[in-house]
This record gives sequence, structure tokens and C-alpha cells, in this order.
Amino acid sequence: MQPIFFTKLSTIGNNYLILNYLEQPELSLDYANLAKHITNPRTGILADGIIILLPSELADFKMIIYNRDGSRAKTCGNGLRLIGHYLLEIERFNQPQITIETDSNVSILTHEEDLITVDLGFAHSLIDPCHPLSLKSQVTDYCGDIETPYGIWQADMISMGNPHFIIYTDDDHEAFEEEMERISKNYDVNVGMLTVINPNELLLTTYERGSGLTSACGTNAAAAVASAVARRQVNPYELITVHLPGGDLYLKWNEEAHLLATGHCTKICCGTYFFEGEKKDF
Ligand SMILES: N[C@@H](CCC[C@H](N)C(=O)O)C(=O)O
Repeated sequence: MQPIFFTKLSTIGNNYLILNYLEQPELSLDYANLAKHITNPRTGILADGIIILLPSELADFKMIIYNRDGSRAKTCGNGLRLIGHYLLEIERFNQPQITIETDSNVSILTHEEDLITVDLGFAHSLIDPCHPLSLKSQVTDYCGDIETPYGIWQADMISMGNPHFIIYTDDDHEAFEEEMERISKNYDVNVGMLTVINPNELLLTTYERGSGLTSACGTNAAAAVASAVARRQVNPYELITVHLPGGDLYLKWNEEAHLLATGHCTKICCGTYFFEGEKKDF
């Protein structure tokens, strides 16, 4: 039985267990298996995933993300801000900005008091990965057709380092939950149903790859803003409020066409989980 010390943090209801291996990387652990067990709502600590915090040779710190089902994620917008919040608390975020390596790239974090902003960089098209979205992008550069029981849907196929489909609708998002799950599993992507409220406000529901419906997904919100800016549905260079089931996230497409996300983070609890390896569920 291996004791795993964790800290659980949440931002607008998207919550992760942070395992701090900065001082002594724990390399022998099967993190994928651990993620499945430790996040189990009945026999573990309910969470959307785990984040392993490690030293980095490329950046100030490194983080590795596992979803609830044990799949590894390339990056995590909310997780990056949660790591910033955690590093502030343990007094390892003493400079104006820090850099975090993920499986996808290096992201920059800044803070004002305890409000963390993450620069998620460019949005890219999943259709043509060499195509960063810009105000000159054409819809055909990033939008593709997908087959659904409702007919052919159009999805904006966007990478924020991890893969996203953004689907526009004016209908109630709840009606599409099953279909979002099917699309997520078929295409191995995070799926966002998006409604444009006005040029500074969006409504978004996300079915996350590997974690299911969550209260909020930072990279999906960034992909939604990138799509909506490219389609001239929301204003570039201004703060866009994205209303998510767990609350509001504030995003901006800046002058460099980078996506920035800001929102509050909360520490929920910390403790020790006793990992038995392969365990039987009830
Ligand atoms: N909740 C995250 C995204 C986590 C990873 C995602 N499920 C994936 O597998 O790509 C966020 O806030 O970005």
C-alpha cells in the first residue's frame, strides 16, 4: 500500500488532485492506474483528474495531467491556473511570471494578488496543424463535418495543445449530452456546445475527453473564444465572459492572437490516499 499525499483544488468546479513530486520525483508509480482509482467518487477522492507536479529542464516547473479514466492529457487550462495557485501558496511563485512545461508546450502564468492568468498561446486548426487561427482564417481552415443521428453537424476543430470540437447551437445544451459523449469517444476530443449571447459573452458546456461532463474546461473555453473570434462572433482584444456550468471564466484573444484565461481558484482539502494498486470496485 503506497501513501499518496494530495492537495485538491478547484476552479469553477473543475477540480484536480495535485501530487507534488518537486523534491523527489516518484517515477515508479503507475499514474494512469492511480488516476482511475484515486478519482473514484465512491472509493477515492472525487476529482476530474490528477496533476503530477515535477521539476523541469525546460521551464520553471513541469506538470503531467491524467484524466479520470487514466488517459493522459497534453495540457489543461484550468489545471495550469490551479498549479499557479498552489505554487503561490507554497511560496514557489515569487517572480512576476513562471513557466510550466506540459506534454504539449510551455505555458506562462502571471498573477495579480491570488488571481492567476494563463497564456495558452495560439489556437491551431486540427485540420491543418500548421495553421494558427488568426483574424484572416477562413472557416474552411478549421471547420469540418461530423455525422450525428441529428444529421451532419459542423464542428470547429481546434487544438489548444489538446484537441477540441466546438459546435454552435441555440438549443438547450442538456439535450445533447449523450451526443457529446459519443462524439468525444469517437473522435477522442473534448466537445463544447456553444451559444453566442453577445459580442462579449458566450455560454459553453463541455464533455471532456477522459473525464466526462465537467463544470468547466479552460482549454475548451479558449478554443470556443478562438472559434468565435475567427468567426467574428465575439470581439478580439476584449474580455470575453464564458458562462460555464460551474461559473464564469474570463478570456481574451490578445494582440498576438494568444488566448489568455483568468479565474478564481480554491483549495478544497489535502490528505493522504492509500493506493493499493489494482483494486476491485464494489
Ligand atoms: N479540464 C481541462 C482539460 C483536461 C484535459 C482534457 N480532458 C484532455 O484530455 O484533453 C482544462 O481546463 O483545459
